[in-house]
Amino acid sequence: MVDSKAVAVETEGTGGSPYYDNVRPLCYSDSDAVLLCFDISRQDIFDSGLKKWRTEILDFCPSTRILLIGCKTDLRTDVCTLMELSNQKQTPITHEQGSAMAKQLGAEAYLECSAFTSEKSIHSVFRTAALACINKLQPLAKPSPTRRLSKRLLHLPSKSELLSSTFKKEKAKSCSVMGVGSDCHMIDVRDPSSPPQRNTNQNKRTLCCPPCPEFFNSAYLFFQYPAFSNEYALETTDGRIAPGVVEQSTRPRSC
Ligand SMILES: Nc1nc2c(ncn2[C@@H]2O[C@H](COP(=O)(O)OP(=O)(O)OP(=O)(O)O)[C@@H](O)[C@H]2O)c(=O)[nH]1
Repeated sequence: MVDSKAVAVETEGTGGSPYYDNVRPLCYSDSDAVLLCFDISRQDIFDSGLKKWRTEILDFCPSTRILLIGCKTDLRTDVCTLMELSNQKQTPITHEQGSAMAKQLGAEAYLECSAFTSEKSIHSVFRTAALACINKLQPLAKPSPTRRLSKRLLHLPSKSELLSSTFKKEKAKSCSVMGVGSDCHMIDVRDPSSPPQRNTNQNKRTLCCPPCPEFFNSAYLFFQYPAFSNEYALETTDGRIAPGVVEQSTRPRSC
């Protein structure tokens, strides 16, 4: 049920490979909406692939609605993904970049989801697509700074979640904490129950040596006292910084 209406949603998944170029257009006919999905860790697809798909969609079903979907948002906090991206001097696509791209492509909505960590986010994609099909979708609006902030705060993990997070379990692996900036409070992931310390040193500082030097020198969480910030960063062994946002917990999987 969407907006008190029963909406039957029939989906067709298309293959992206050029091998299917002749077959894929068969899926476009009679479609009410196209979900243009990309992996938020793939800058290359984001930069060039999406425009290619838009061109194809416009060729075969010019009046259909397009919804842009940023997939695999769990990878924003996946240490290995961040390391790989950092090695290519990249970071995951942000929500703001996705929204801007949606406007550029003329999409009716920009949504993000993770099949791994949020079933609700997948439901939300299909619900929004259904709303678009019955013309009940609000046009894309640029979020005001206040809305952006409250959206961010909604995703903040609670202190107890953080304290019981895999960071604690993996503390032998991600052992160092650094803080940057005087407003930043930091918490030592080696002892998450310790009170946040105000960072008096404007420069980053490393508190201990890493036991996992092939991946990173340090992992640090920022806390804006009294609220928790959900930003964190990792420093690679050659000094590059991979920033990210904690949405769930962060586990240095390959260590
Ligand atoms: N981290 C993460 N991986 C995901 C997620 N969703 C899918 N994957 C992985 O991404 C890969 C592709 O997933 P599929 O469901 O096959 O995606 P698809 O669009 O059908 O891909 P094609 O078969 O290439 O058309 C698989 O290895 C999945 O396990 C997600 O939300 N997060």
